[in-house]
Amino acid sequence: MKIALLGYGKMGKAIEEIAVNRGHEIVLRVSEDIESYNLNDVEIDVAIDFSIPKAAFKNITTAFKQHIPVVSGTTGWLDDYDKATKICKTEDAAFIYASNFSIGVNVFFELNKKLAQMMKGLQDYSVEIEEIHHTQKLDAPSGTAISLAQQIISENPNKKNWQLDHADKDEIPVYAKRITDVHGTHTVSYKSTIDTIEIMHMAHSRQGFALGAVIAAEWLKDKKGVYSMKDVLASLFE
Ligand SMILES: NC(=O)C1=CN([C@@H]2O[C@H](COP(=O)(O)OP(=O)(O)OC[C@H]3O[C@@H](n4cnc5c(N)ncnc54)[C@H](OP(=O)(O)O)[C@@H]3O)[C@@H](O)[C@H]2O)C=CC1
Ligand SMILES: O=C(O)C1=N[C@H](C(=O)O)C[C@H](O)C1
Repeated sequence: MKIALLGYGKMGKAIEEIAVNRGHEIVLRVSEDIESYNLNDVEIDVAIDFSIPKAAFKNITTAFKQHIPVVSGTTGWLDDYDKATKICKTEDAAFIYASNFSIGVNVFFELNKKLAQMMKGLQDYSVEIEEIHHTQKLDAPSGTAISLAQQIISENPNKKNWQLDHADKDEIPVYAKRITDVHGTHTVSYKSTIDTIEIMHMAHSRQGFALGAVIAAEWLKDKKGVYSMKDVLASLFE
């Protein structure tokens, strides 16, 4: 598979290593405004975008306009997600966005939904989310923490929204900490005066995110339409 990397920072380099080990070829590395590159000059089977929040929408939709399937893991740009999916459909392209491509986190997401279903009637417990990441991270809270909060809100009619650092009774507080060299730790806690129930996922490296993104790209290559990581991992969750 011929891969264009839209974003060649920490994740772009981790994806390159795994993709090459799986027999793929990196044909383009984009590290600045995508308009400085001519996507027509190279044959591209799939583009993988791990860039920065303010560049993601342009990167993704520029690839759609060349009918190139796109896997995107960039966080902090989701206000434009619906616009991006519309362009994907109009251009007959293919798209997968995930706030977290790690298979472990996608298992953790399923656990989070199940726990939220079980806890929604237990009024003595309050729920909160904590995420910890390295100090270079541009966005807060993390995309993964937002996904966890949205999953709880979908299951629990008493929770309407999430808030960074504080919350009203019908909201979920999300606490974001920045510590050197932490790859990504997410904890969902339910606390009462009697006890605490916690689920936690800790990434030991960027390898899990990168492997998940390459698996998603292999899955998406010959498809059209908008998908999620749950579609890619469907057989795992049957
Ligand atoms: N979904 C998931 O599983 C995961 C998502 N992420 C997300 O992926 C994104 C990237 O993370 P990470 O690699 O750690 O960050 P980095 O900062 O290491 O990499 C981002 C790269 O994008 C480059 N860049 C700047 N402008 C553009 C542009 N217009 N087009 C393309 N690239 C550009 C930056 O260059 P320069 O430094 O010169 O500005 C930098 O090299 C973040 O949003 C992060 O939250 C991270 C891990 C997992
Ligand atoms: O910036 C990172 O590093 C990560 N970002 C993603 C997020 O915002 O959830 C995924 C992972 O936690 C690493």
